Amino acid sequence: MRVKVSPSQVAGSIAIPSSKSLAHRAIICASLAQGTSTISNITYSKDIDATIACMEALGATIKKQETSCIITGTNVKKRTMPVSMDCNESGSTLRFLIPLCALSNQKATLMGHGRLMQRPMDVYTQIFDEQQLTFQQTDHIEVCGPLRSGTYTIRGDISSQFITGLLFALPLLDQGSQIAIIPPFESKSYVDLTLQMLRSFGITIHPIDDTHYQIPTHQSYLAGDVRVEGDWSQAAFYTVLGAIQGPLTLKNMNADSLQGDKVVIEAIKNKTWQQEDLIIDPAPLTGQTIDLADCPDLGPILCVLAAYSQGTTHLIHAQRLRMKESDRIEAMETELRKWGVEISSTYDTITIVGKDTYAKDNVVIHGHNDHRIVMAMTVFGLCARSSCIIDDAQAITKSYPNFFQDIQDIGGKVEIL
Ligand SMILES: O=C(O)C1=C[C@@H](OP(=O)(O)O)[C@@H](O)[C@H](O)C1
Ligand SMILES: C=C(OP(=O)(O)O)C(=O)O
Repeated sequence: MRVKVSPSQVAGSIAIPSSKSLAHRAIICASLAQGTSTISNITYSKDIDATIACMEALGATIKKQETSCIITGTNVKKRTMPVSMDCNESGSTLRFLIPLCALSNQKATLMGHGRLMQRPMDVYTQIFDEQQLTFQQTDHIEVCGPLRSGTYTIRGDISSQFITGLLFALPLLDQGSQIAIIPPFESKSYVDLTLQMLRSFGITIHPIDDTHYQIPTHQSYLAGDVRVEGDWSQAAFYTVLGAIQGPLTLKNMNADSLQGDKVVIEAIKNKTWQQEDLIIDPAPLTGQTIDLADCPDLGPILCVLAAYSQGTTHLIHAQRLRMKESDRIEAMETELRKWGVEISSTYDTITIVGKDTYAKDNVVIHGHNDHRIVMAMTVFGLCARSSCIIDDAQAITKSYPNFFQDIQDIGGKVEIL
């Protein structure tokens, strides 16, 4: 898909899609519960569809409705047949489900597409190695359990998704376990989301301190009804767009959310809450230092904020951006330079010297098969003084299939070519 993005004055309100991270977790917990749960306010996307399909492959019954799912769970420990499932390009799906697949001694084959199989797996390869369990990775992954309880010591700076994956599976074992995180513990807020969702389904985890979790034994997931709150990672695109040239109203947001990406509102000046609506007004933007350790998915759109801010912005602790759907540091450097943005990077940092306006003829942006790069570069293009083309734009379907429609609805000039 190619789109033409033209300078636009946006205004109005947007119903922000619901949280992808929380929806993955709710679907997985409900699929592990005895009985039937309803998960409402789901925004479907390729990633969420992958998790649904995988949980069905593991034995859950899932009825998809327009914005909700009715889920009857299954006992994954009692799986007696090999299973094969496709995680598409979703890192969350793959890393969350490997430990659950390994609760049984039957083989599970997990397939992936795009860059998924190149993203780090070391934490799991090491655990399976130590427990002398099968973990074979080629263009797909094969695992075989049964995973055992114990103390899991895990590096905290590769991906929090390994910790979440273990937290789903370990409560189902016959003996208690502990997880010890080797600092720095990055993306910790995502683990907090996991604990919050586990609690909603009757599972108890005891955080001992900031880097240790104790997991009681013999637990069962209890069916429940959960409504998924708005997605702060997606709201970030509109927060930045509104701050550069709003006003915009972001509807259905939880001001008390545990989502780490909520910090995006700290990076801009003019914001007001009216109950669950957040109103963003434009205000002069200045360079700042922002730590991405706990909010890596904000990286691309914060590069856009920095490009339109006077002075220098430093994004620090950014290395994990290199291990996503694309190398997001390299991708943003390449694409922003096409517009003439002054940007440089080290392995772990990004530095941008911003200015008010950008105009250039014949800019063709490449989306790097990465939804967050496409969405960030769309916001950049809407705020520029000349049009651009974005190719590979279908990548948005990974998390937000309605993105261009929603942008058009607030006056954004986006033409599908
Ligand atoms: O647990 C989650 O829902 C996620 C954790 C983060 O990954 P890392 O922990 O690998 O940084 C984030 O980037 C990803 O989009 C979603
Ligand atoms: C990195 C992302 O997701 P995942 O890790 O689940 O593929 C993302 O949504 O930006």
